[in-house]
Amino acid sequence: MTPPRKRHPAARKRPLDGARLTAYDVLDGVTSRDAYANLLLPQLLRERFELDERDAAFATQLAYGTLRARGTLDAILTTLVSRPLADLDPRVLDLLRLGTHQLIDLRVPSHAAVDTTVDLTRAIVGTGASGLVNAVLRKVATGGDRAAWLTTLGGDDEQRLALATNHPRWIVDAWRDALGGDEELEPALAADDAAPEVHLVARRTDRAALVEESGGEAGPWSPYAVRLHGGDPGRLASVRSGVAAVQDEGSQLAGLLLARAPMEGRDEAWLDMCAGPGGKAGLLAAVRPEGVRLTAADRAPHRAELVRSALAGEADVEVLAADGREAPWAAGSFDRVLLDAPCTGLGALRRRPEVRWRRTEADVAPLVELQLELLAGALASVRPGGVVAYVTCSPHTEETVAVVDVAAARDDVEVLPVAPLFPEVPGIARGDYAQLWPHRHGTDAMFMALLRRTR
Ligand SMILES: C[S@@+](CC[C@H](N)C(=O)[O-])C[C@H]1O[C@@H](n2cnc3c(N)ncnc32)[C@H](O)[C@@H]1O
Repeated sequence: MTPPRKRHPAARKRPLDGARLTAYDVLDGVTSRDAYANLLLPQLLRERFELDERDAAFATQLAYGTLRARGTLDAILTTLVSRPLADLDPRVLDLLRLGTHQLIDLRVPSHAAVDTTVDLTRAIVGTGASGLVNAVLRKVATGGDRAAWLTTLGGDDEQRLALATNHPRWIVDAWRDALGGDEELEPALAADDAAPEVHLVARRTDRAALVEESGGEAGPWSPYAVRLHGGDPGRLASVRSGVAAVQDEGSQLAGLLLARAPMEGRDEAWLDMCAGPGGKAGLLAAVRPEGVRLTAADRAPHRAELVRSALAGEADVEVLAADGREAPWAAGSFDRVLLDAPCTGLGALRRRPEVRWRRTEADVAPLVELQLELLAGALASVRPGGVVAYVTCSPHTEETVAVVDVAAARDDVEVLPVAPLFPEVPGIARGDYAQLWPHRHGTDAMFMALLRRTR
């Protein structure tokens, strides 16, 4: 039986543009309920049968593009709306952003961008608001495309770069600092703003077979990676059965770091201390030598459940809901410990378009405190001679180099250089630590460090 067609309540009176309405609903979910666009959008696309493939692609482009460009869109709107934007009805502000994005970034004819947004406003907010939206969007159209608007907005070089690449200024500063200067800053931020390819990891299947099945190509760095140029990975039999999974190639290298670390003596107990949802644990389970027992922990019980599903079918694994700072296991129990620490996620912004505007500089300090405590917990969990891999999906110096430097200063800890363990990957050394970059490696900006407990 065909399932009943669901229509948006606002579309009942007269037909609205389905792609634009869906994009608006994503913006509204992000604004009003702190939703994650990468979860909400696929859910809406599954529910709305009336959208064909082209509509779905347009809805995705509109929603993600508008979320990423929020800083630039708001800078433009601030010059055209007489009130502070924060005083507008949040629905009206999202509609203005949606219309402005189409006018400055997409080749949507002005009348189509304006008229469809005015229609949406009338249906969602009411006729009163549609006059304002109409007037403001006409002025946006008169101002030209993004390049013209950036000239109009002016500002210093830093401001121009932030607006051109859709990043808040504090993130531009953090990336410059991590890159060690301005030389690669613009390409790095541009790559961070581009829609990423989907990467697969061949966990319990042959990579060549996964290349064949998916139509993708072998990733350049991880021997388990396949890069897709399109298509829905959820449709692949290998992904559905769990022998393969979606995982950024940089995350794969971070997992492989633990496995590749040189080791003397016993090597039979591995710990993934912050394992949820289980991406790296899944890879570690697949690449560990025979006889190694993998323990995977996460503080959040629901995240530990996700790890359990990721490890379903694997023998010799244990999943715990446990806080790495108050570990239930005995000190020195493990030979290798992966600490994939909770972080700002500034290196994975390309996958989560709204996160760059949700995060603030004030988030960094409490995370650093947690990272320092977790790293101390990881070092307590490893035996003398054992190794700890410290990993973040952020290049921010405070959460990376600065955290590891504190541990490295201890007299029972030595730093093991990471780059020599990945001779096939150029340009990753960040001192003795390593840093991946989207513009250099086509991966998320993962940070990796390796420490050994000497006694
Ligand atoms: C970056 S994510 C880990 C991603 C995971 N390694 C993967 O590859 O799928 C960080 C995880 O740390 C967990 N976490 C945060 N604080 C923790 C703590 N004190 N002890 C253990 N886990 C914690 C979070 O719940 C989150 O799942």
